[in-house]
Amino acid sequence: MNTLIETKDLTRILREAVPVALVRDVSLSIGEREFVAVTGPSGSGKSSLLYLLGLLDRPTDGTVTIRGRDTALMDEDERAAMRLVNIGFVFQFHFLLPEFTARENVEIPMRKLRHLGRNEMRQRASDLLAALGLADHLDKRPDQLSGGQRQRVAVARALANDPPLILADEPTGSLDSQSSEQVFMILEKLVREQGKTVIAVTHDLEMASRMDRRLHLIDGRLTMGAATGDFRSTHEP
Ligand SMILES: Nc1ncnc2c1ncn2[C@@H]1O[C@H](COP(=O)(O)OP(=O)(O)OP(=O)(O)O)[C@@H](O)[C@H]1O
Repeated sequence: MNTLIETKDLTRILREAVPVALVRDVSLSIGEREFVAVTGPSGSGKSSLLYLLGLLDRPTDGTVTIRGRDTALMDEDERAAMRLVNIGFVFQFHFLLPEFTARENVEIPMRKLRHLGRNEMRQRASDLLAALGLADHLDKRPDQLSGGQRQRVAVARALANDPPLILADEPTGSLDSQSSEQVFMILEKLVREQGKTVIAVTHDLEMASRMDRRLHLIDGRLTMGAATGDFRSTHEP
């Protein structure tokens, strides 16, 4: 399996009066086509780790390497370009822009990349939304959609530039069980059918057990799951 993202001794310390270690010495390697859960108690550093993997935050120490490129040496513009091409984000709360329609929200990352013409962007956004069952909702604004529909728009937006990696922070955390299952199945299909890698923070252990692999954090440290195959979530006590 080809490695997509890896970290070495990744550490993030907040320099407060009393320093707070959000993430400590995390070394891991995640391949293409992996469906990975990040679990751990509240405050264990799950979101902090995801932000570091997504280049939304810089480590105090250690490295994040994406597709063989060490991101520590990059300036902010290079990191932003790396994100735009390689990573799609889905958060617990959708963060869609309220004044834009579903289709326009999905077009925004494409506009930033500037590799498609106007009509192509429209078409691609429509196709992505249609594939997620939202063909009848293209021109609706977020407040005209249900929570599950909004989260599916957020998934379409994450896929806008066809990145190999999707990072999701409790993507089903604010949804009812039916919408939650629907969004989970969408993420699973992205891995199985489109070859994406999905790394998702979840509190839901039943959901985590259905994923390929589980990274478990306690106090910012990885307690299992550092390498592919070294821990399968079904073996968790
Ligand atoms: N900017 C900050 N200032 C101070 N403390 C912070 C900051 N960001 C995070 N923390 C603390 O760092 C720890 C790790 O936070 P993080 O959000 O990564 O945990 P988490 O596992 O995702 O938690 P949850 O499951 O509750 O979302 C927590 O104790 C949190 O309170």
